Amino acid sequence: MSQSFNLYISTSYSPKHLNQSLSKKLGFNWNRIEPHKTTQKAAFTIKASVSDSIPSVLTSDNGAGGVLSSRPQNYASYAAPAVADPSTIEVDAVTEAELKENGFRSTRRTKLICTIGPVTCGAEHLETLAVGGMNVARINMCHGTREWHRELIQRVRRLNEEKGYAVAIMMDTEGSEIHMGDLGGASSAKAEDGEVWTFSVRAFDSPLPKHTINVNYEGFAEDVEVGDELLVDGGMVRFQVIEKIGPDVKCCCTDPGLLLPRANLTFWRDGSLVRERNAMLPTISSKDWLDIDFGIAEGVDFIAISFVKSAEVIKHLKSYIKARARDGDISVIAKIESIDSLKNLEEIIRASDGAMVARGDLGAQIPLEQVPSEQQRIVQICRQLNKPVIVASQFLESMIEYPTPTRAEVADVSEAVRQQSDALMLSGESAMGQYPDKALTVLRSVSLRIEKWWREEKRNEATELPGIALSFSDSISEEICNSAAKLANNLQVDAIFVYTKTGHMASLLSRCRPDCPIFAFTNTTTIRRRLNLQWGLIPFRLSYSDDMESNLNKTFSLLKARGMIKSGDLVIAVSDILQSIQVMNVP
Ligand SMILES: Nc1ncnc2c1ncn2[C@@H]1O[C@H](COP(=O)(O)OP(=O)(O)O)[C@@H](O)[C@H]1O
Ligand SMILES: C=C(OP(=O)(O)O)C(=O)O
Ligand SMILES: [K+]
Ligand SMILES: [Mg+2]
Repeated sequence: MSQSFNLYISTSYSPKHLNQSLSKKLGFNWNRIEPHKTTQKAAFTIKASVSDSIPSVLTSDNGAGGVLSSRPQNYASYAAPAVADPSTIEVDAVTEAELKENGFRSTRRTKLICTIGPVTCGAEHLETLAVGGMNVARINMCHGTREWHRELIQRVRRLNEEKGYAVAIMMDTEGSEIHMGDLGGASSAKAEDGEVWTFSVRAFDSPLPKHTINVNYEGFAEDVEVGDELLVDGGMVRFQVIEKIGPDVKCCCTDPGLLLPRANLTFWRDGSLVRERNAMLPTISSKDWLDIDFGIAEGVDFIAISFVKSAEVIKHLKSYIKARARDGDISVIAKIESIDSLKNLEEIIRASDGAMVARGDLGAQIPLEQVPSEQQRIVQICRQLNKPVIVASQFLESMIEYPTPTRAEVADVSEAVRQQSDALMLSGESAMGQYPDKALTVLRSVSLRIEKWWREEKRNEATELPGIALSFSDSISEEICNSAAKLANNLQVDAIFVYTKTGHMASLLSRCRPDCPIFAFTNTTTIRRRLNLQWGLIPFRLSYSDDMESNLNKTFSLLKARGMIKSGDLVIAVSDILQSIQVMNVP
């Protein structure tokens, strides 16, 4: 076994300063600590650098001004290096400004994903979202053309290259869901109570005949029966099937509402979801495979798979990607949004690189009141298995139309933050809503506030994390990260630094959800972007060597030169080079 566990600590520090109970809490024997020749004098003074400058969610002008941000306006002045210069460190302007202004402890830990659509696809708007805290841009392959998607990916890439951001791109497949057609170009249609509408698999010329909806699934008319309930978008609008005429199904509207293009359709019989031949549709359709090829060619960072039923499809896709993706692989995110995915939850999550609680469709397949407990269960399993988890859909639905969220929406966001999910996602709010930037600011403000509150209340401690390592070497990494996180909390250090080539050590630290932020230094821009989905990680790109001492010195001087750390800050450094933990003050 060539790996060694080096726990470095300063010579000038005397373990006697720590009392027995603390040693016990830290979980290791201080007598075994080897003095390390170069680390600086460790000062175990307890520092409080928590900033108070959390922006508030609501303005005092009765919401007219919408959302307030305490963000400085001149981010553009913080230029970030564009190319991979070995003598520099890459970090985006927003993180840099945030660290300078508010200190380490107040950085946001919860990551934010914005679905990009017609209102946010312009280059300037993408930058506004990046400044507002977008960590990942999502494109939903249900909507838009190939050209639109390609252009969008290029814009995000340009933004990253020119401004130093690490905005990752997530491609979300359409899947074999049953959905309506395009409404003949109309942006929406109103269905009123008692109206009779025709749902048909026939192809129509635009504009569509009055009260007619196209359905994308050929077996539709055969699968439904008279008396079935038809739910649009999980129940936003409801119809009852009254007659079948060949390919046409006549339905009477029982719950009026707005029909949106390509809205999802489910049908129910005697209170249960009808699963006829549609249950046999493949998870990844032939169109999805073409989209996946496109995503691989364009080098997206994440592919989210809709309506996953089993672990097999994820394994199959991962091997497909491995054989084709150029540099490194693409992370596969399993969307949990069907009854089958709940049945096979643990093995699906094990096979995936992350999961999404896709509450939109999930709420159409299980009773709505069951969604919160399933959300909690999925978040918990992901944390235990060390897979990033995204909570998605309808967080700020009312902000599609209004500039302020409802109190209930703020409470929902708070709950997902409190559960310490890795990321929160906006859908319609940022794709086609009237207040995309304000919606993002609400997510940001609520995340900061709830994270700070929860830290101050010391509520984060309880979670037991089972061992997940599959090899002895993995066990070493895992134990090092668990210990480093515990040390960081007990000593109230300012930050954990992790030097990680693959990102694995960074994710293990993130899994511990420590009280301080984790600065993750990695050599490649692709890993840096991928880490941007995970809770508490601030990813930097840095060329580093196998010599930890010189890595640390280089990092300190680069970060100090940019005013991002200062002498005396207490940090814990962890690396997958030496399998080591070092506790030290910034010189
Ligand atoms: N690329 C796009 N082009 C046009 N409209 C889009 C695009 N992406 C999203 N939208 C709009 O934003 C809405 C919300 O996005 P999302 O939740 O991802 O889709 P869906 O409602 O199909 O699940 C969509 O219903 C659609 O109206
Ligand atoms: C995120 C979801 O998937 P989509 O928006 O693709 O329907 C969902 O159903 O909640
Ligand atoms: K989708
Ligand atoms: Mg869905």
